[in-house]
Amino acid sequence: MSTPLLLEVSGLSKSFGPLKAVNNASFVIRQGQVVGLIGSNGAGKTTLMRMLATLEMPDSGHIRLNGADVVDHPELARSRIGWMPDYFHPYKNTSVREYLDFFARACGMGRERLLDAVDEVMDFTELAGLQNQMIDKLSKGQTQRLCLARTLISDAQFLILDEPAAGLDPKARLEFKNLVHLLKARGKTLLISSHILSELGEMCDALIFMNAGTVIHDGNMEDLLHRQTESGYAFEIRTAGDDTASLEEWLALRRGWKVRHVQQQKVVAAFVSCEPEAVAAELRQLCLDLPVIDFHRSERRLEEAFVDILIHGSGEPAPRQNPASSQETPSIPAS
Ligand SMILES: Nc1ncnc2c1ncn2[C@@H]1O[C@H](COP(=O)(O)OP(=O)(O)OP(=O)(O)O)[C@@H](O)[C@H]1O
Repeated sequence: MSTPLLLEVSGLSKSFGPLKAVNNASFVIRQGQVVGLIGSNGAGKTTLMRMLATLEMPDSGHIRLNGADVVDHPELARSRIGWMPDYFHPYKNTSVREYLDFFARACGMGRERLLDAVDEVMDFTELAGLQNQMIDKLSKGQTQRLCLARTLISDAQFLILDEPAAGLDPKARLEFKNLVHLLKARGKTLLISSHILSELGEMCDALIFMNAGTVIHDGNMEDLLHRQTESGYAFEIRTAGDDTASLEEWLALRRGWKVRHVQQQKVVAAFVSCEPEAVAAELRQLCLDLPVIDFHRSERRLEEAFVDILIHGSGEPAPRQNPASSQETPSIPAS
């Protein structure tokens, strides 16, 4: 039995003047999932997230959280959503504890619960040692942890984090990734945006790709990485010996093979067909002709998957959203 749905988005659109910032977006998020929202700058991620967080009114479409319409019941939705925006305005003369205390009161918490909640989120985000520090003196990583702490204070089940890892150094990114894993272990559902594919790939169970306002793909990571493409299955192949010359020559002479790249003693090559018999026959012949010591299906890198979907579409039988406009030049997120 599959996990219950938490969020259902259907036909969601939002324009600013003539610009369609979000165009007929549809997708679902299941309870306990960590979902990445990927797209280049200006793809519409923030606008989509702001609509989910009840901060922006959709022009059309529906958002249902636990079955309740978010536009019709914004108060209910807000009590279930933790929102972390992609900007932070530090207040002057305010300490970490005062800042979190303020947001806990804004959530309507009574005094006793408030003290516990503030201590708890400071412990979780490792800010307890900085509780008396002025917030305009925090480092970027500490500031992001404070924003996350603020988002967690109401103990909402659904967390929407807009570019939470932007500007963090590698150590702070790793710490942030660990926090995401811990939140998932606590049963939270997360939607996290980024324009950096590799960043989200490590944290997410599923990815939603956006381009020019349109959701062009949503699906789980496994499917995305193994999805068969028009160029067939890709394999990583190693042969005994110091170089890959014989293997490259074999691949060049056989019909249907295309070398994608060569790395030290390994060649990644795609065979044109995904037909099991044909693939098996090729691999048998390869092993007969050359001293193969290893071959296995290559995981598609996320960047490849993203570009492939931009060019060929998601490959799903009946897209639940409008396909990306064919006139638009696809832009590729930086990795
Ligand atoms: N309030 C607004 N008024 C007018 N245009 C807007 C407004 N908010 C967003 N836009 C435009 O809508 C488009 C989508 O913006 P949005 O911020 O949602 O993209 P994004 O994917 O979050 O980009 P980024 O990664 O740069 O944050 C952009 O062209 C942006 O300029």
